[in-house]
Amino acid sequence: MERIIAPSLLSADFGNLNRDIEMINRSNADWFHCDIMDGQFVPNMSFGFPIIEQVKRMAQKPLDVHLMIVDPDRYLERFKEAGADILTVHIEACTHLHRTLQRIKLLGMKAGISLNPHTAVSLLEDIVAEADMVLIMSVNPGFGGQKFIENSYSKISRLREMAEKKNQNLIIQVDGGVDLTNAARLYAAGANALVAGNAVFKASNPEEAIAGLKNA
Ligand SMILES: O=C(CO)[C@H](O)[C@H](O)COP(=O)(O)O
Repeated sequence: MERIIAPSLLSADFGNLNRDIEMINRSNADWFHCDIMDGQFVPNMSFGFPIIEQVKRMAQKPLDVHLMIVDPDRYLERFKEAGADILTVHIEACTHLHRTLQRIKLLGMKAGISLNPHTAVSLLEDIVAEADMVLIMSVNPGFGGQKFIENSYSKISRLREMAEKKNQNLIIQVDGGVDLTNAARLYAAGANALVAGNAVFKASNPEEAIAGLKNA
């Protein structure tokens, strides 16, 4: 499957955002990963629509928007207007996940489901066919720069097995503590999309770091 690298703007330098966006445009990254946090679903707040709109104006690649917010149904249209191309909601935040995915797709975006580290992959059995992507959180969401949770490898393998039967085009994305030390093993487990914040933006050469993750 095609490998997708999505640098997480949470670790970008917001004082030099245009510079960091241009770096991603030049690099062989595939998507811009935008983390939206509301201070309720996760114990942190990040950024909102004005930043997404600014990224959209400059970005030459799709915007992959990860909603870490309660009741995401309230904002699906608004994220589409702001420029999201892929919209991911948390299984733990949705009462009617099937309906939410349908609405995201009707709005013309790819629909993703994210799982917190404690959430079992088996809960996806009856919904995985409706998703374009599943995002396995390999840290507890809320902050960049955390340590990768080892149990994530087995979750990815189990999900890839499920996808072989139910949704062969499923993109399996991993987010949290992803770097050059674990990227190859993540691909081997069945992931094909990696999100990386610190491993890209804190690297001495971010473009090289992106290439390294892609070819790990
Ligand atoms: O969703 C996130 C945090 O909730 C971030 O995308 C993720 O943590 C990326 O940061 P790093 O690669 O530094 O761990």
